[in-house]
Amino acid sequence: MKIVSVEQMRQMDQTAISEFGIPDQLLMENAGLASYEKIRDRFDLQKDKFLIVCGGGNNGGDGLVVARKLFSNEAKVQVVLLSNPSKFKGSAHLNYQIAQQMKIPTQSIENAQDFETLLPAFDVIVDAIFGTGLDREVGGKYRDIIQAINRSGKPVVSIDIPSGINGNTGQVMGIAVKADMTITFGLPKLGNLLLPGFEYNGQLFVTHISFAPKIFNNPEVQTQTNDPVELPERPTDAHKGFCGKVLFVAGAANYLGAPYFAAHAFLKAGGGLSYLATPRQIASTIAMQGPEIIFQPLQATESGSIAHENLDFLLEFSEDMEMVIVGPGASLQAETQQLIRDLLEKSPKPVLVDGDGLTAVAKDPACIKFRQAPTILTPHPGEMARLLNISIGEVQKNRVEVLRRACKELNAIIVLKGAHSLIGHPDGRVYMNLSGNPGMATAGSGDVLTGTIAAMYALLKDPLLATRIGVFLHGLAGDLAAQKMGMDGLLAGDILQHLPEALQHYRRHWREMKNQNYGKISLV
Ligand SMILES: NC(=O)C1=CN([C@@H]2O[C@H](COP(=O)(O)OP(=O)(O)OC[C@H]3O[C@@H](n4cnc5c(N)ncnc54)[C@H](O)[C@@H]3O)[C@@H](O)[C@H]2O)[C@@H](O)CC1
Ligand SMILES: Nc1ncnc2c1ncn2[C@@H]1O[C@H](COP(=O)(O)OP(=O)(O)O)[C@@H](O)[C@H]1O
Ligand SMILES: [K+]
Repeated sequence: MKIVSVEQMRQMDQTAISEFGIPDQLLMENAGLASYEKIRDRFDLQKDKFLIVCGGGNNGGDGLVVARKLFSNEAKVQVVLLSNPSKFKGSAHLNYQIAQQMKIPTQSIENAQDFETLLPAFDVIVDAIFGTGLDREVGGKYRDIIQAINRSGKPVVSIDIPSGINGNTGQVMGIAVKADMTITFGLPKLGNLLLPGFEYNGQLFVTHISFAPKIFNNPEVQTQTNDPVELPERPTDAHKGFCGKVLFVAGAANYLGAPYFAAHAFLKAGGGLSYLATPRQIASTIAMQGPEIIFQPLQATESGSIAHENLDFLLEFSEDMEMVIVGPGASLQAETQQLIRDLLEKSPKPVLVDGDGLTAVAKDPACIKFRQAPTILTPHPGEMARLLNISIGEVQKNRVEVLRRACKELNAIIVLKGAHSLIGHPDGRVYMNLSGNPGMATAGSGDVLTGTIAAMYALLKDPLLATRIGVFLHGLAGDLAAQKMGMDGLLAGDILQHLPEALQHYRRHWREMKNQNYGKISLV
């Protein structure tokens, strides 16, 4: 499913109006009707009392439609207006007039105390305060009212987006409504799906409000959910060479976990031959954990990291490989960092750079910018900040745009890790992954992802698709592990152990997972 910015949503509304002649009023009516239907399905119209809290924009207008539908179905409703009704424009104004003429109980609220006095008499709150028009921090009485809503403990239904969440970034603009259910219109906004906004939706529903498919499938919208696709079968006569040969250049004296997790995850995700080039001194220790890995012991620096003199050997050895994975646990030793840059620059093979490899790239990005073969980078927000020389806060505040910029500047497919990881391509496409859980924020989890992407590359031979499906599978393995053992204390090894089951589950259920947006967005 496509995911839109606030500006794109406005444009789509305009297209629906100008190209298809759907009047503005009809769009608002559809929005209100879809919201009403979800409310009707969830609550008891005969018993429950509904408080509809309306702001002064079109989001408030949607709220007035909901109020009218509830009222005309004989539910008990009270509208509260937080802004002077003379400010309503267009369809919102029309719906205000209708509500007045129908004598729907309506009250203007001047301060939060009056609101708090009203609250106890109601069972359900409909939040139509701000939608995509939120353009500044929430303060004053709005802040106090949102706080009162959140404190009330009553079920809350948000219209379009929980009020206070920025539609483009998912950031909380000071305070935001914590909803139990959100009905969003046209398509999900970035703010509905980016964290922390996503958490504020409760259950998220999308209604196309009678947009033509041409509008909501618009190819110009370059952000979408990371949907699973069908994987090719393993042929009956598959041999280990068929399932891919990759080389991991990883590890240092005090980093034994990262190379193991990455090289072993490749095998656990269905890869054929996993070669690990690592300092001689640690190879046998890692081999005890992962005897299926094939070792290429390397000369080490004094501190036990990979020495620069291995460069020619690594280039030669990788000639026969489908992909070279550089960086997990490689250390920040200066000589090793230079080796990584030289290897990346000179290797004609597809490469995946992770961990300490990303630090090497950050120091001199020219080593990847002009590569002809595909480059995949898998930074977490801290590594992304280093790559672009900005702060982590700047990365997190605008993950999608920061990722887009990084992909273009670095000429690479990039995974910006973290909850709802994003996968970006230099051509501007961005995919948002919906699998995974916070239990996966654990040491070594990223190394397992690296190996999983490499295995998908061996299977799919397409760097973008491999990255997307690798991220999806890694999240799925984490979710399957968490289902069994919970999220606390989940370890990278648990994610690793669940990769085969994740693949099996994926092969059986990819279509349902796609159609149901991994259970995170329901179409109504
Ligand atoms: N044709 C359309 O554009 C449609 C829009 N729809 C609804 O319209 C909404 C967008 O409407 P609007 O653009 O009117 O914007 P909103 O209704 O989201 O809010 C804008 C109003 O809130 C005020 N405001 C913004 N930030 C504030 C803050 N921090 N403190 C106090 N006041 C603040 C603005 O001054 C303005 O009066 C969508 O979210 C959706 O609910 C739907 O009716 C479907 C069709
Ligand atoms: N809250 C979360 N929800 C879903 N996935 C997460 C969350 N936090 C972390 N992850 C995933 O776990 C992995 C952590 O990787 P990383 O930060 O590189 O850890 P490490 O370097 O220790 O391996 C990434 O794939 C990331 O997307
Ligand atoms: K809202």
